[in-house]
Order: sequence, then structure tokens, then C-alpha cells
Amino acid sequence: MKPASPALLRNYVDGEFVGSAATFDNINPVDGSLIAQVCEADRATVEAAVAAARLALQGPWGAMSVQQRAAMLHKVADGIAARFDEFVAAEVADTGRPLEQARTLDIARGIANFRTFADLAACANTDAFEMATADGAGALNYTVRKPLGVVGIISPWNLPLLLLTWKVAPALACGNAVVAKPSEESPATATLLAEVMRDAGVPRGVFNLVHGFGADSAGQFLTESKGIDALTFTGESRTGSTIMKAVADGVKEVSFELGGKNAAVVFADADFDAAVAGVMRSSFTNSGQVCLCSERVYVERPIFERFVAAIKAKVDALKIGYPDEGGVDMGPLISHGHRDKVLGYFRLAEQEGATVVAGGGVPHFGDARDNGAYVQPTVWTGLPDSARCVTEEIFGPVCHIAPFDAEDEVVARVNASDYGLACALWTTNLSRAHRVARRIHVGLVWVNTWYLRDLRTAFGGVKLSGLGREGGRYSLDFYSDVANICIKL
Ligand SMILES: O=C(O)C(=O)/C=C/C=C/O
Repeated sequence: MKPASPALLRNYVDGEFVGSAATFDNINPVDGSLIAQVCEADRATVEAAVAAARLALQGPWGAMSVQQRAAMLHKVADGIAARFDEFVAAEVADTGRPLEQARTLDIARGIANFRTFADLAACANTDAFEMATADGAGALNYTVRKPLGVVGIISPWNLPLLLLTWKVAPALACGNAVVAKPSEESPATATLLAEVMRDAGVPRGVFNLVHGFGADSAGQFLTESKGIDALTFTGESRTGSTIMKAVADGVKEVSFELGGKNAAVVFADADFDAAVAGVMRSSFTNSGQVCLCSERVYVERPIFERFVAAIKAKVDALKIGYPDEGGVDMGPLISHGHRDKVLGYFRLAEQEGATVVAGGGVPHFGDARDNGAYVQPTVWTGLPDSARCVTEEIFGPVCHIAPFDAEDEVVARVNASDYGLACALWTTNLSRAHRVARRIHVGLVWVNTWYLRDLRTAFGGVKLSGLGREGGRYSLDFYSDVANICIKL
């Protein structure tokens, strides 16, 4: 029987799904099969989306109260929930991730992001100051939040719906209109989101979706558009730098959540089993394709050998497989191209003199998965801190474990990085936990846990890991223009 013709994922502009002359393949990384054809937005389509967003601000959307916008965003959340299994299936097909992760993390957080920012925006207060004046009558200062206008959003493939909605939700809650460009690797849930937006009654032009690549494609066209007022991007640091240059002439506001080479630090007084389980999560969740993952692990010397052995045993026992396999721990990487990059680091590590404690290659399944983008979860020891595999972001299921002897030493080694996004500390010494957490030069520190998220908190990194903070009121501050009004009494 002729296989069903692949779906066609289209752009969503001014409330309509629109095609394009050029399309590109959407591939399932589990077995390399074709999922869909995706319409690549050209510059004219991107500009039409930007113009539609601008127009939307003058329409019913621009006249809505924050309470009305919040109600609309709850309807969007309801719409995702109503099509939950469709979103799960689409995310799994695009990424190959375990079904359970898509259900409990990716799609669940897509819903939570809309609900959280609807409520935060509706309840947000602003400042007011009573001011004494020479004439004794006084003055009143108060601030108001106004939408930025048209916000460009470029979101990554590693947590597709989670990270797209992490930006769309607050941007809309603050009254902006958006043009979103999801990664070419993960277009499916973004396209479903456009359907949900339409069905929830979000006015035309408020949410626009353009598919394509970065350079010389929709990502670049969006960045270069004179019609955007701000741009928010999650992805690689060097792309962030390119975007910054592109928007510099227009002095556009940017918010960047970029790369990382995050450390986990395990002190000898840690709860050993909890630390082993925690480092397994922080190194291998989502096949290591989370900007917060630990690719550097430092273990206090007295427990180093025991810790490495425990990690090896856990890694060797990881179940790598189909997304819907019972008990599967890890799926493939996002694409064959990314797999080649990660395998390049596996080879480099051996050239740099690493001891390969576990993994280091490609699993053999003897079935369709051998056409997928799988790699073995991998553990190294024995490299110097200066090794490229210990300094460069690999973004795969891999970590290097090194011993340390003193607190000051490990703090200096962790901070000796061009990145500064996240760190996980494992210790039962309370004063050490607070002391060391403050000394690590990153935006996010977890103690005796990892990737435990309160959406009201500041999220972002320092150095090459990013610019600005999103989350809670930080998102409201980025996605709003704050104006001060002073009234003479
Ligand atoms: O959990 C979040 O809100 C978030 O932003 C995660 C980012 C992960 C990036 O790889």
C-alpha cells in the first residue's frame, strides 16, 4: 500500500495557513523516516507576518485589558490540553524522546507556561511613589507597563514546545504580537500551537509562525526585519552573537538564553545515592540535549573512584530505545547532523587522552533504529580541564568526571569557563551549600537537585550563556516597556 503522503506543515500568517515555493524535509530521528514536508518561509512571507503582527496591535488585541488577555491565554492552555495526545505524538515524532518525558515535561510545561504568565500578568503590580516637593504640595510617580509591540521569537529544537511557549506566553500576556520561528528540526508542535491559537479565538496577526532555517532563511529574515521591536532567542552562543550584530543598528531589545558547559559538584559529604541519581539525570536527560545538562562533573577525591564506578553501572544499565518502549531512558539525538557533531567529540576525547569509562560509540539495534541518530551514553575521566571536550559544549549524552581536593579549587575550576548558565551542587553541609552556591558564576544553581523549576524565578545565564533573565516578573519586565508618569499635586 502506498505510504500516506507526508503531511505538509505550513506557515501561519495573519490568521491563515500559507504555503511556500520551497519546502524541506522533517525527519524522524528514531529511524530516519520522513514525517512531513515543511513550507520554508521566504523573506516576503516573514515581512508579511511582521506586518500582520503590527496591524494586530491596532485591532481588538490592542484594546484588550490584561485580564482579557489572560483569559485568552487560559483558553490557549485549554486548547493544548484538549489535544494533549496529538501534541505528545508530534513532539515525539520530531525528537524521538521518550513518550513519558514528552507527556510529563514538554507538553505539560507548554500548558503551564500559558497559565503561569496569564496569571502573573493579570496580578502584576507596578511602582508608585509619593514625592515631597519644595512647594509642599508634593507629586506622585507611578509606572505603567506597555507592550513592546512586535516581538520576534526564535526557539530551539531541544525542548520545542516548552521553549517556544516559554517566550510566546509572556510576550502575549504583556500585550505584544509575535512572529515565531521554531527550529527546522522541530516544526510540528509549533504548527499545532498555531491551530490552537486560531481555535481559541486569538485575533488574527497576534500569533504568526514562519518555518525555516537560520542563515539566509526565515531566522535571518526575522532578525533583520525593520518591523520587529525586540527579539528573544534560545540556542547556540555564536548564533546569539550573530543575531546581536543584526539588530544592533536598530538598537532592538534582545533576550538570549544560550549555551552552557555546566558543572555538577559532588562533595564527599553528599548523599551518595542521591548524587549518583542526580548526576545521571543532569547528564543524560533528553539525551543530554538540555542547555542545563552537566557535561563536567567534579567529585571530591575520597569518593571519586566509588562515584565513577556507580555512574558506570547506571550508564551501562540505561535503556536506549523507541520512544514508546516501556522503561526507555533515552532516545536518539535530534538529527544525524547533530549525531555526527557528538561523535566527533567522542573521537576527539580519545585523541585528547580520555579514559572511556562507558559508551563512546553508536548502539547497534539490528532494526530500523540503526537508521536513526542514536549514540551511546558516554562517560570520560582522565582529561585535563583545558581539554576541548571539557571546555566546549557538546550537547549530547556525555560527561567528564574529575576529582578535586578542596572547595576553593573546585570553585575556581567550575568558574574557569566561557559559559555561566547552571550548576548542580551535592552536599549535606548547609553552610557550604549556601557559601559555594553564591561563589559559582552562573545564573542558576541547584543544590541536591537539578532542573527543579519554579516559573516565577529568574532564568538565564552569564558570559557566553546569555543576556537578560526570563521567568516570573523578569519576563514581564523584558516583554514590556515600563514608563514612569510623574504628576504634580
Ligand atoms: O525550564 C525552562 O523554563 C527552561 O527555560 C529550560 C531551558 C532549557 C534549555 O535547554
